Amino acid sequence: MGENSELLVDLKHKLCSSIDQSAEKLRMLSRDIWSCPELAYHEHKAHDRLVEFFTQETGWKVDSHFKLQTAFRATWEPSGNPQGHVINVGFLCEYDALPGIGHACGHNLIAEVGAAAAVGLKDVLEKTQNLPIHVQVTVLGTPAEEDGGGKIDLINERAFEGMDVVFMAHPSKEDALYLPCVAEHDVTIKYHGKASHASAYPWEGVNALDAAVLCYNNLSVLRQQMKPDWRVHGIIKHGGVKPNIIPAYTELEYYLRTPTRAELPVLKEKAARCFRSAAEATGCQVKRSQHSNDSNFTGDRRGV
Ligand SMILES: NCCCC[C@H](NC(=O)CCN)C(=O)O
Repeated sequence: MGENSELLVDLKHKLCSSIDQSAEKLRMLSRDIWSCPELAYHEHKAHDRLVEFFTQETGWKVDSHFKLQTAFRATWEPSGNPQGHVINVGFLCEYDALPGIGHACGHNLIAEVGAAAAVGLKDVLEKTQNLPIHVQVTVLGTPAEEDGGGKIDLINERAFEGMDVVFMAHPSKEDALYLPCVAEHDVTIKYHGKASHASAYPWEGVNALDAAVLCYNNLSVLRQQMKPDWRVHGIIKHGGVKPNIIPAYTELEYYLRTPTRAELPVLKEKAARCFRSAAEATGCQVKRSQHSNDSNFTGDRRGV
């Protein structure tokens, strides 16, 4: 083993034992976030709790509400006046939850792991003399993973600028180097028809629920012609008001997914035909809107 490899192994051991010493306060951090689930872009309590956590740790400069209302940044810089390039190592904390089922995806744990890695690394860097490199540690609290796209917003706001490498970890039921996630296009499809009494004057109505059902079925049929690693999954968000009123309005929300963003336009076009033909068949008007930027979830397959 080379000199640097031995040093790395030694630093890793020290880092792990430093994290172990903080285990209880990290557990409390995670538990507090878990017990108060908040939706994307509304993670105010989680934001405040994480800001409090880093403020109570020594040596961190904390920027609350960093670029986004529920984002934050905590930075630690090596003391002295290091010469040459200082490597800026980033860790991400996520902390939004899912509607209805809370922290089912475990983002409280992502926050805990990001905080743990950051305080552990800072601790060993601080205690180790004569390291061959200089390292700065940055923690970014990145809201809105479950909906919208907080990291995309932060990239657009240049929040990642200056960071050389960024790590995050996601809990899973299996040990894996990356999540089986794929790129994504969010789309809302709205059908506008015409209400009418469903038994007295059904012929006067234009049935937006029929359009939604046809849309759903068109997409289901499309699946047979999709590549095996493409995904189309959705829900009917509004299906009408009452059985005796021909639904004048329905709304579906779909995620269209391919392994990377490069293939998304092909799938989007195929799906668009499904949306339009349902409108054509029923005489409804169709409108679609995207509610976040297309995102890539490619992960780093090397697990670096
Ligand atoms: N724009 C909606 C984002 C959905 C992101 C979601 N992410 C995960 O499930 C990973 C674990 N949190 C998804 O990929 O469906």
